Amino acid sequence: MEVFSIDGAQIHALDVGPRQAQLAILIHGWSSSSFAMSPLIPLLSRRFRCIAIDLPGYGESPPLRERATIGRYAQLVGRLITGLSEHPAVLIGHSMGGMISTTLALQVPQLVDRMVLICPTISGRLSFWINTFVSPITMMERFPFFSRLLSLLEPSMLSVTDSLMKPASFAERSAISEADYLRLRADARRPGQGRVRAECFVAMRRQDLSGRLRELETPALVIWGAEDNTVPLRDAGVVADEWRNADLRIVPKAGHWPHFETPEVTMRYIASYLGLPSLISQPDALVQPAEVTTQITEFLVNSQLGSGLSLAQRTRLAAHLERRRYPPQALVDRINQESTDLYLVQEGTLEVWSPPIDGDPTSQRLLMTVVAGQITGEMSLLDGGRRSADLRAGEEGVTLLALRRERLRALAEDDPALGNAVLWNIASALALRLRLANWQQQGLVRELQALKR
Ligand SMILES: Nc1ncnc2c1ncn2[C@@H]1O[C@@H]2COP(=O)(O)O[C@H]2[C@H]1O
Repeated sequence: MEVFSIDGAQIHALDVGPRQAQLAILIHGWSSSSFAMSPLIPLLSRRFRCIAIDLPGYGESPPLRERATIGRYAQLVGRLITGLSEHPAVLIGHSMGGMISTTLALQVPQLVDRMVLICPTISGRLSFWINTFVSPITMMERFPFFSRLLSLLEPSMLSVTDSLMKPASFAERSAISEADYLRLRADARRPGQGRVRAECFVAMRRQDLSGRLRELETPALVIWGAEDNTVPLRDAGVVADEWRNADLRIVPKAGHWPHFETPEVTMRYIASYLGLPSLISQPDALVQPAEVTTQITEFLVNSQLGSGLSLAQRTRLAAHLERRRYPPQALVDRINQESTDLYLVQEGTLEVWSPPIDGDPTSQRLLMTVVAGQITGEMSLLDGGRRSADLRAGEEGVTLLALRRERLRALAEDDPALGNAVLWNIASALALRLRLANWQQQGLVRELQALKR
């Protein structure tokens, strides 16, 4: 483990992934440790330098001298980011870690590029279950005498704590492994955490974020277990209601730990949101630098492909577009070629040339010059067939953003609203092209009639 010294606090953290890559800070929740974020690291470290921290007072990190508050934790995360990078980071927060992430995005938005929040505490009011059974014990733990007494009683009470905590934490048909469950339980009951647990319990309530999410510009993917009995879905309602740029996902058969209980679907959502390969074994997966994705996100606003999409949707789509550059007059795709990518012109022009008649290349006609913001290649993307025309770079060359057919299909499956919006945009472009073709045909008919006369 690495140790980062920030403002007198010693933060122990796992540090995994390419050193020069964009930072992803992984922040665990209440009564937990960096272990809680470990299932996400193999996937995220493909593209990010992942720093999974132990918050002060948890895991290996010593407690703060002063009282723990959500604002103080957020400040430390902010200092960690500025100390390591000049660029904004991606924050991945679970439970209370989600509240810390959101607080930082409110305090210093320029430090936070995007967020993935898993069952985040928003209002700070936990479930009836937690308030009834866990809160009184937590409050007593503030006092060293009770804390010691509870640790002495704990081993003989494991079956009681299990029967209280399991329904609060996990779905009835949860698929969490026994080993992971035992590790999470050990973290939750780690000795010496009494004071920080009690402080954080109060801190979460004080940090009530409901009513404040409207101010947030930062896009986020918010994943919630449908059976979360720790942070109730009431808080998911606040996210849906107030946070324009949040993409909310409710995962069935998961409670408060979707990344352990339903890892496949959880990873898939995260991968598609952050533009990562959903299957780690996929060798041809696209992993492009974050700055490129940000640039493309902006470009999409005024394009046929991205028109009308929200910032969150554009961010998500941008991560799937591959940038390709062609010199002047270069052949991009030949007629009848097996290629099913859709092209969005980012810079320069792309020419569409009609098929040659009887193999005579001089009979080819320029059908259309596709300019920046316009798409082409949608026919093969939609029907899976071969190219219907030659595609050639214009006089100044062309920069294309390519969207692969399989990627659009996977994206539409993962995010039907986005898939729907993108397909509408493609269909509109196709309709416009057909209108233009009809108009051109009318002109030709008129010319023919004039010639006949
Ligand atoms: N008559 C046309 N006018 C404008 N664009 C066309 C015309 N015919 C084909 N195209 C475009 O050229 C592309 C070549 O690849 P696709 O067949 O995938 O999709 C095709 C359309 O996007």
